[in-house]
Amino acid sequence: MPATPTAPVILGDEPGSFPHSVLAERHPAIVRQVRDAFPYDPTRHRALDALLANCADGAVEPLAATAHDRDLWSAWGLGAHTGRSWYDIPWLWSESYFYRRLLDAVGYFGPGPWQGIDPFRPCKLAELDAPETGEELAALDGLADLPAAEQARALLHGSLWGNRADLGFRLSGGGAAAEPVPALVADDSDALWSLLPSDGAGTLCLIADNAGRELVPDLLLVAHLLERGRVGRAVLHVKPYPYYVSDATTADVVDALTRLVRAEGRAAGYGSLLWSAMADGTLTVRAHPFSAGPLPYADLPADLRAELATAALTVVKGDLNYRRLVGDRRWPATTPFADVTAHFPSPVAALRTLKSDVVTGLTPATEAALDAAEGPRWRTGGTHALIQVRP
Ligand SMILES: O=P(O)(O)OC[C@@]1(O)O[C@H](CO)[C@@H](O)[C@@H]1O
Repeated sequence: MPATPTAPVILGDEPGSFPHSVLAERHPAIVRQVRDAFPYDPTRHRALDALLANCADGAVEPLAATAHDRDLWSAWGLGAHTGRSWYDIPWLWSESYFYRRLLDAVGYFGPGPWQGIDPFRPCKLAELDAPETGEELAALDGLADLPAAEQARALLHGSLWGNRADLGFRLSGGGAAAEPVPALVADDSDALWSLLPSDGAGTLCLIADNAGRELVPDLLLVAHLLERGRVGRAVLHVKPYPYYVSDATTADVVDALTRLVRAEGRAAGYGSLLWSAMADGTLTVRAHPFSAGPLPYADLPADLRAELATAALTVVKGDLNYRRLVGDRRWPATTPFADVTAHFPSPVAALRTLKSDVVTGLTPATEAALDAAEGPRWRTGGTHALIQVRP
C-alpha cells in the first residue's frame, strides 16, 4: 500500500449506478419538491423550470457575472466544468453545484423578497416538531441513572444513528429500512474516547451534517461532553447556506436549541447549557464557505486547516462529509482509513451511516459478510453505520 493511496474519482456517468440515479432522479425530484413548498412568483417558477430542464440532461452553466461567490467557484473549478455534462465531472462537484444553482433559482442570494429564505426549512421544522423528536428527547431522562461511560456511549450512538434521518435520502430512499445486521461495520469508539485529553481542556470540533433529527442528538452529545468536563470547548461547523436538502445552517442550530430549551427534563437542561455556552464562547458556531464547497477535505483552505489543527478531536458527521474526508473515490473497502485521512489536520473520527458507495477501513471478513448477505445494497441503504478514528 503506497503512503498516499489513490483510486478513480467517482463520476455520475454510469446508468444504473447510485451517483447516476442521484443526478437523473433525485435532483429533479428535489426541484419539484422545492417548487411546491413555497408560493413562489413567476420569475422563481421560470428559474426552477430552467434548472429542472438543465440538471438532468444539460450541461453545467456558469454563475452570473454578478454572483457574490463567482471567484470562489472559479477557484473550485467552475471554469473547467462549465459546458460539460453534469454526469461527466466529479459527482461530488456536480451535487454541490446543483444545490448552489437551486439557491439561485429560488432567489436565495437576492436581492429580492426571497433572499435568505431556506427552501428546505419547512421539512426541517417538521422534523423538529415530529412526535419522534419528542420521544427521543424524553428518552434522555432514562439515561440519568446509567454509569457515565454508558451514557456517553448512548449519546454517541444517538448522534451516529441520527445520521439516518436525512431528508434528501428519504426523497429517493423511501425511509430507513429494517434494523441492520451487523449494524456497525467498524467501531473505533474506544479510540475516540481516548483522544479526549484527561484534563478536560481539549477542543472538540464537530463538522455537522443534517439539521433536525441529526443535529439534535449532535448537540446533546456536545452538551454532555461539556457538562462532564470531557472537553473544554466545542466548535460546531455548519453550512453557510442550505445544502443537500437537510444540512444544518446557523438558523437550524438556533431552531434546534430553541426546541431543546422548550423541552422538558434533561433535554431542557442540555438546551440551557448550550445556550449559555454559546453566550460565553465555550460553544462556537462556524459557517466557513468551504463547508458547502465541492471539494474533498484534502483541499482544505489554509485558514480552516489551521483552525481544525487546534482540535483535540474533530468529529465528522454523515455520508457526504465522509466522502469529502476520505475522497469521493472508488476505494477498495479495505483501504486503511488512516491512510486516506492522513491529510486531515487533527485527530479525526467519522460517524456515518452508509448512504453512498464510498467506504474504507473494513476488514476483508466484514466486506465479504456484507456482500454475501446483501449484495451491494449495504453500501447505500442507510442501514449500516461506522465509527472510524484516525488518531
Ligand atoms: O451526508 P448525509 O446527509 O449523511 O447523506 C447525504 C446523501 O443522502 O446524499 C448523497 C447523495 O446525494 C449521499 O452521499 C448520501 O446518501
